Amino acid sequence: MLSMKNISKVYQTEKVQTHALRDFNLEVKEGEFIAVTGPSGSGKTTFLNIAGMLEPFSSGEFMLDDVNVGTLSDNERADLRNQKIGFIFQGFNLIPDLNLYENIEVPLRYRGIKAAERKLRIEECLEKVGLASRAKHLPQQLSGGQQQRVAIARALAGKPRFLLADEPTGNLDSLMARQVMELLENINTEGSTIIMVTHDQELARRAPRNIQVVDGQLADFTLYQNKSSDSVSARVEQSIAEV
Ligand SMILES: Nc1ncnc2c1ncn2[C@@H]1O[C@H](COP(=O)(O)OP(=O)(O)OP(=O)(O)O)[C@@H](O)[C@H]1O
Repeated sequence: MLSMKNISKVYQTEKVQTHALRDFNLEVKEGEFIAVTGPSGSGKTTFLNIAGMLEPFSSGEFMLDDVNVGTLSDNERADLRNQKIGFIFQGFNLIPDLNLYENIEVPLRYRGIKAAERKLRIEECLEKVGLASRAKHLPQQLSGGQQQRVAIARALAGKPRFLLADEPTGNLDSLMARQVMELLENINTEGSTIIMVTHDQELARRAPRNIQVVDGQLADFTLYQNKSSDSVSARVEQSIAEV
């Protein structure tokens, strides 16, 4: 359902050419929960941004549910992104002057969803992330973990097939990080496909599948990981230590 074949991404600045991804290949199946790890600067965010159609790729083939993304116009790509993708960022990206309800409502308005449907979705999503009683609060009145849960509710309200998360727990202490991870696991169990970039090895190990990006490519030892498989975890750790 998400397939990348030989995807490359070159950033060209005045003097420097950076190959952020080179011949990157990945197949993601419906309902997977994938943790993406790898050294700083290895191309994880670039991969996620291309998967979410936030930025173009330089060459290769990217198929999303039988749509060849490389052939789409800017508007078609934006439509597909709105239909299928939800984003969660490390910095939450909430609008400080809007309350939680309004924060979740903004992208729904943008998508032309009618008021009654918006209300239903917002209430349902706030309930799901355990913040139904806080709808009128401003983001600054919440803890970091709660703000991230609002950001997750905002992403969920769009009913995305794919939830893409870039360091969703990067600004959180370990307890809040675990709570956010549990929420993502529940959302995955309900059917959303999740791809999460993280530096947190403990959280990565909880995901059913781990992949590692090294020098813009999937590392050879990228594995299908079973939660109970300690030997696989040990190999991943060893590989990371060697990078
Ligand atoms: N807009 C840009 N212009 C030029 N180079 C860029 C740009 N964005 C990323 N890069 C370069 O592409 C490479 C991959 O960056 P990317 O942000 O994808 O890495 P990352 O694995 O997410 O890193 P980190 O873990 O530190 O966030 C890096 O060398 C980076 O400097």
